[in-house]
Amino acid sequence: MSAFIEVQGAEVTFQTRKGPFQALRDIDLKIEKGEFVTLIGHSGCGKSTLLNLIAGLLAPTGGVLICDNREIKGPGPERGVVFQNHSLLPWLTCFDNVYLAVERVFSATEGKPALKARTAAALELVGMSHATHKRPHEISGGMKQRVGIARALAMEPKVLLMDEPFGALDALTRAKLQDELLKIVARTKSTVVMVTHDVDEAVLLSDRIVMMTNGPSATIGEIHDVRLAHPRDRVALAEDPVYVQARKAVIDFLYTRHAHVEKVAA
Ligand SMILES: Nc1ncnc2c1ncn2[C@@H]1O[C@H](COP(=O)(O)OP(=O)(O)OP(=O)(O)O)[C@@H](O)[C@H]1O
Repeated sequence: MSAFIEVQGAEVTFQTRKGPFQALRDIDLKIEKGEFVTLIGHSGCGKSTLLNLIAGLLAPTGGVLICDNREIKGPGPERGVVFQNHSLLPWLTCFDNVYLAVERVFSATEGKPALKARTAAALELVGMSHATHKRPHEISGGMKQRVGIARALAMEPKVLLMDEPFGALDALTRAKLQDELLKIVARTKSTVVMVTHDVDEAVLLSDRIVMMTNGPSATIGEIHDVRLAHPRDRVALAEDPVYVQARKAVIDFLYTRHAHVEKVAA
């Protein structure tokens, strides 16, 4: 049986003013339905590029990507995307930001009351019902990020693609949203692919951690299986030998075997 998402020999070469730049090469990855996979690697290695390929926002210059037995040829409602900097429309309320996405996916088959109910349920899921009528500038960064997640979830995507969704948040808000995300994913059984820089975030959330080598011509260096049962409790996990071992494996990969050497101008 084929995997839910399959990346087969993907390559990305950008045409730049200085000539071709190969960002990714030989990317082979299979993701099963319901899996939570994180992509980790040093800055500029190509994590977002790989996520954008799966999102269909970027076409590979070589290889093939498949989602649910169909070749990925562009963005699709079965793949919801959440970016680091929430991309809410500033002139719309939280409700209308989510409603717009819901309308796009379901208006052909459902009437207004059903669309409104979906929108309200998505805001409730992320604990944002209280901000229904507020505009983005009236709520905090963490709240905006929740609304962005609600908007993606409301479209009932089979796959949730997240590019450092908590990167811009303070540590406490981040921890809270990570815990909420775990609960939501347990309920919705979504397949998640998430880019992160944070080793603890990767170990806490993932079933598998995809570790990428440094660019240019980055590829997948290793994949670590996180053999920890769900639900996960961050406090109990801190001393769990499986957690400690997973953390060590990622740190060893990133900082010993694939340390990032900054190029300093002479
Ligand atoms: N449109 C583009 N044109 C040319 N080069 C690009 C383009 N997009 C990305 N790159 C280059 O491709 C490489 C990978 O970029 P990407 O943004 O995927 O890395 P990343 O791992 O997500 O980085 P970060 O962790 O800093 O966000 C980088 O060297 C980047 O400069």
